Amino acid sequence: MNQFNWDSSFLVDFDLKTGKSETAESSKRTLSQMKDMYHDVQAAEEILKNEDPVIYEWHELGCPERAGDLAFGTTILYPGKVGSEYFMTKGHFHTILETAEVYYMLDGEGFMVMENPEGDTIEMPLKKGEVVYVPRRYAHRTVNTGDKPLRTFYVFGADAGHDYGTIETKGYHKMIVDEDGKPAVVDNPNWK
Ligand SMILES: O=P(O)(O)OC[C@H]1O[C@](O)(CO)[C@@H](O)[C@@H]1O
Ligand SMILES: [Fe+2]
Repeated sequence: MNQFNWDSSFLVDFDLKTGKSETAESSKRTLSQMKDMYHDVQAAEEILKNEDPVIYEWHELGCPERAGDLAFGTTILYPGKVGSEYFMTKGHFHTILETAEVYYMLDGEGFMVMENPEGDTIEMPLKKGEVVYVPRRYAHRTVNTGDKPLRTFYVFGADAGHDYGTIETKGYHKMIVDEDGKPAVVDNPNWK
């Protein structure tokens, strides 16, 4: 695990082009760890017959989950599709719901797909050089609709916590799928 002293100051390197760090370790999410998040589970299982691709990896620096600290790092979401659905992060609510998050797009293109507990949704197109603000109370998921990695730098309140359970049970309200070669926002038929 990364050893940074969060009660002092420290420097950490992130390559501005790749989002990768030489000093910080990265966590990875492969398809087998999130296949049921995709609408077309059969397509996921088809891919898994031959490989278990890394869908994304992220650098988190082991920030203690303390009020007032800021957790930050980079996420690299690779290009690809499961059936017609683009590669995406699992997505989560913050356990402390009223915690916002900021993502700076280092490279690539895609969407930030957000929804609140009332089912209101925001699908924000993302491209290099933009900062997207994820408001309090909104679950958030990044989706890569391009043909190269979507690289982001993120910051959020360190005590936020990650609630995956709600999304794993209810599903996500909207999906981003390829329709005739272009990204389209569609309702998830399984969303409850
Ligand atoms: O937790 P998820 O939705 O799998 O996303 C991976 C990581 O990306 C972040 O949302 C930052 O982009 C982290 O907070 C999170 O752990
Ligand atoms: Fe988050």
